[in-house]
Amino acid sequence: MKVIVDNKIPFIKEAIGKIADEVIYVPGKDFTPALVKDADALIIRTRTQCNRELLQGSRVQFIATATIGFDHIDTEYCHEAGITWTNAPGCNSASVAQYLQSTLLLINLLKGKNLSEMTIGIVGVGNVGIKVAKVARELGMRVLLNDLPREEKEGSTNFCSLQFLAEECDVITFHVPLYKEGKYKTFHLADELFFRSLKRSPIIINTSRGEVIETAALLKALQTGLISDAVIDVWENEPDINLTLLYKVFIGTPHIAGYSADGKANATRMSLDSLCRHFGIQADYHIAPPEPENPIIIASTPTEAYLKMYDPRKDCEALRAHPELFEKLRGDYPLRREKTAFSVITP
Ligand SMILES: NC(=O)c1ccc[n+]([C@@H]2O[C@H](COP(=O)([O-])OP(=O)(O)OC[C@H]3O[C@@H](n4cnc5c(N)ncnc54)[C@H](O)[C@@H]3O)[C@@H](O)[C@H]2O)c1
Ligand SMILES: O=C(O)[C@H](O)[C@H](O)COP(=O)(O)O
Repeated sequence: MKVIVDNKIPFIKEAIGKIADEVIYVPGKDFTPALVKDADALIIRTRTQCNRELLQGSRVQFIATATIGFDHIDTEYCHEAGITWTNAPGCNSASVAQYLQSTLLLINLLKGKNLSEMTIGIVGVGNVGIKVAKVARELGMRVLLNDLPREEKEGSTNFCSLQFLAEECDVITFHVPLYKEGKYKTFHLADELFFRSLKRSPIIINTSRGEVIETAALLKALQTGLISDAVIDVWENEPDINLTLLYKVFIGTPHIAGYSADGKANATRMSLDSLCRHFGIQADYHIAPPEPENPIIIASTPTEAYLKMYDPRKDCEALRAHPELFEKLRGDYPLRREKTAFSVITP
């Protein structure tokens, strides 16, 4: 079996050596029709557009994306061409929840906001949204949930309309997939109309996909005070992002909310498990993230402890210093671990 693998997928080399006969590593943006022509499988990230243009005439029968999002895969074409694809649901949800937790703590610390007097609206309550809701409740926030597909299936008891969130919330955070069309379209879900409907000048957080928020409308909302601030991890037109927005927001990071090593290891393991299942291969591999350099954290308060584990300001500083290195900052991301990797000691 021949597999082409995105060369920025970590912890994969040894394990895939036990599964495939031939493995070729290339940058995600360099997958070409000629390269994939005689491959049986691809293991990709969000940087490879898997569509007719890339795949037609190839031998590819299986694609695993080591991500939760799959808006870079033309699923209709894959269906038509008999290509099976998988993503990695939940792989990095704890990582995004860690990003949100540190962000909310910074809102408290640097903006002097009392979180227990604030209402947060969560748009998209799947793997990430559920964990973010738990974090926010633990911080004492009132939590409102918006999830159209879930509301349709489960009834409206636990869910609110986007309009209600717009009226009630001090923070609104987006955790929806990018759907460019259809009943649940999320492309430019937050547009000028949405921003004009906000009542409490909330802080907007986006770690979903850049295209879920209309950049021009967001900038205008920031300039006119319709929103009081923004935390942006995902951008329209990555890596050529809007620099005015980058320097205006409270925190701006290069699409790394899901980049804990724990999340990356989960994604790699899930992709290989799917590959083995598809080809009926049994292989023995173990994928785990490296230990943190300092697993013991000395901190006087939970806020200090959590920010020592992960502080998004560092990622923001790095991006602001070199926005032209957006992809490099992601590709060479430093080791970041989730809280299970640490023990906290109070001095
Ligand atoms: N920044 C990052 O590093 C990062 C990391 C992980 C995920 N993401 C993005 O976040 C998205 C969510 O991740 P997840 O793991 O929770 O995915 P998920 O599929 O588990 O959950 C998505 C939820 O959104 C809901 N939804 C769909 N359309 C909606 C709509 N129109 N309005 C309201 N809710 C809607 C779904 O019902 C589902 O419950 C991913 O699709 C991905 O694009 C980004
Ligand atoms: O969809 C996802 O899982 C996330 O957006 C993920 O963090 C993107 O990761 P990448 O494609 O850079 O590996």
